[in-house]
Amino acid sequence: MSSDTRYDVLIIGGGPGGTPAAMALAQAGKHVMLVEAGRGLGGTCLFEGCIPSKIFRETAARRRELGRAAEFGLPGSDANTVSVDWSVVQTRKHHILNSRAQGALAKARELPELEVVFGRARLTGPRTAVIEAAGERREVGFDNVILATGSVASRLPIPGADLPGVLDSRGLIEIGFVPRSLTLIGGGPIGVEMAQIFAMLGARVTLLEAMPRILGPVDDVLANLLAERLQVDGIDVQTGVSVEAIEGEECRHVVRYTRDGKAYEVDAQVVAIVAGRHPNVDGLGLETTAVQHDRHGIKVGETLQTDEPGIYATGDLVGNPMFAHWATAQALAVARHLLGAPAAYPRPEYNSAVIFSYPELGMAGLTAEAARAAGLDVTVAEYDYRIDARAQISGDAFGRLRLVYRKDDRRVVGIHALVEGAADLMGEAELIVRHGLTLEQVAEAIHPHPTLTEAFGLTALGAR
Ligand SMILES: Cc1cc2nc3c(=O)[nH]c(=O)nc-3n(C[C@H](O)[C@H](O)[C@H](O)COP(=O)(O)OP(=O)(O)OC[C@H]3O[C@@H](n4cnc5c(N)ncnc54)[C@H](O)[C@@H]3O)c2cc1C
Ligand SMILES: NC(=O)c1ccc[n+]([C@@H]2O[C@H](COP(=O)([O-])OP(=O)(O)OC[C@H]3O[C@@H](n4cnc5c(N)ncnc54)[C@H](O)[C@@H]3O)[C@@H](O)[C@H]2O)c1
Repeated sequence: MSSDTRYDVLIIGGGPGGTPAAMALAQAGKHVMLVEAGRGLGGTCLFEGCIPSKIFRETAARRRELGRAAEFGLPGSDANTVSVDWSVVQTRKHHILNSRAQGALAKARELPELEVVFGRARLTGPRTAVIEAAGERREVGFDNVILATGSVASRLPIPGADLPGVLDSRGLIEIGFVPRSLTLIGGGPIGVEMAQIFAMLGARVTLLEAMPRILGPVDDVLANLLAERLQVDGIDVQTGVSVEAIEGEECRHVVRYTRDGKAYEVDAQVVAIVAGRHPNVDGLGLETTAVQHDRHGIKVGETLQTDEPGIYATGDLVGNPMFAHWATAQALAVARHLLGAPAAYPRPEYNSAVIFSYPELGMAGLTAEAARAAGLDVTVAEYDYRIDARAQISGDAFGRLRLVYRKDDRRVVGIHALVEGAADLMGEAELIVRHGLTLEQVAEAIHPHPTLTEAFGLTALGAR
């Protein structure tokens, strides 16, 4: 194989789990090929996940704020009179997505050792792959490969799930109008975020969740508080349901479900199934290698190497947790490992994440439940944002902060915050948990007034 078809590292997938590894490796002088099958670098996160959903949320939250203007001494607006020009929202989304994708590509192209190919890659053995790009077929060889092909929305095995008008999250991101009514099947992060976005935009929304509560692995107190908030905001949240069938046509769908043996139905203009995602292994050619996988993801060891030496996997393809920052942390760790440098692999016990609900729900480290399951003797210190100066000023005095700490040495092992603005608290929260700070150390830190971060100090100070 000639040097122009031989690479130190092949990376399949240009999302958060692939591109950062390609950049880091090429920057360090490795000869790298990055193959991306979609319309640009950025993956699900950029084109149909994190970024577009938060662009929608921005419009929804601003509409909500306009409706509350009178509370702030600015009479004359009412959310119901603020119409939504959805084409402007979609155009704004396209501009942001395109500019981010172009920015990423321009940065990649500055690296002479990095070749970016827009096409589809398939392994043909442990050290070879074919790339189909622009009608051409290329065979390449490599020393190592990073698989980062992400995840795809899971369908449900129920009648009607494949009806043409039944959407998944990608369909919601591409939707050309604000539906009058929307039924979401699945009360995970996607279901909750989309429910609130479309409710704030004026839709009548029903959220159907199979489990006894929404947002399964999240702090239970905060998840329940958020569920109450959803109900107060007019979203019909139904938990513990079994969805039996979807019927209907383009603009009217009926979802039939049961709970406790009783049958119910709900109708809506649009139905979306947002009931989880599974690893995207189809067509990757894994059968030509020793790589093992199941429905949860590709099997990897501590260094994210698969059962086939030289083949690594990162991001959603490896399974839960599925977050963009987690995928990137894994990508950078594998890159460092391949460069022979010490690698910090992300660890669940101090992962941070934010659900962009309203208010935002941020988490870092372990819930009390998870800490106890891991054998830690923990307790929780709480703070109610109703008494918080910053939250009162911004008109969002609702929510709770929960610090989970060990009883023996008072080290904080988890921080969970439900408050509008929580997203921007989670960097500090992650540092506190990662470095095992004690309540006393958190209390000592001087937090500026009036800000939402003060709650960290006040809660730590007040803990028994
Ligand atoms: C609606 C929604 C909202 C979300 N919001 C957030 C959020 O706010 N914060 C957050 O942290 N996470 C969020 N996520 C999750 C986040 O998008 C994923 O965790 C993240 O994108 C995973 O990165 P990845 O690189 O593993 O996979 P992806 O981003 O899925 O990238 C995989 C890439 O591989 C490419 N590919 C697939 N097969 C091939 C092939 N054979 N050859 C070449 N290329 C291929 C795909 O085109 C894709 O671009 C959200 C997800 C969704 C669906
Ligand atoms: N802000 C963020 O970071 C963010 C936002 C969106 C998505 N994501 C990530 O994307 C991934 C996918 O999100 P998701 O919300 O689709 O998945 P999820 O797996 O987190 O949640 C799916 C929910 O659907 C429910 N469900 C499953 N089958 C059902 C059925 N038949 N009927 C009713 N409910 C059913 C599950 O019990 C669960 O609560 C997650 O791993 C998440 O971490 C992250």
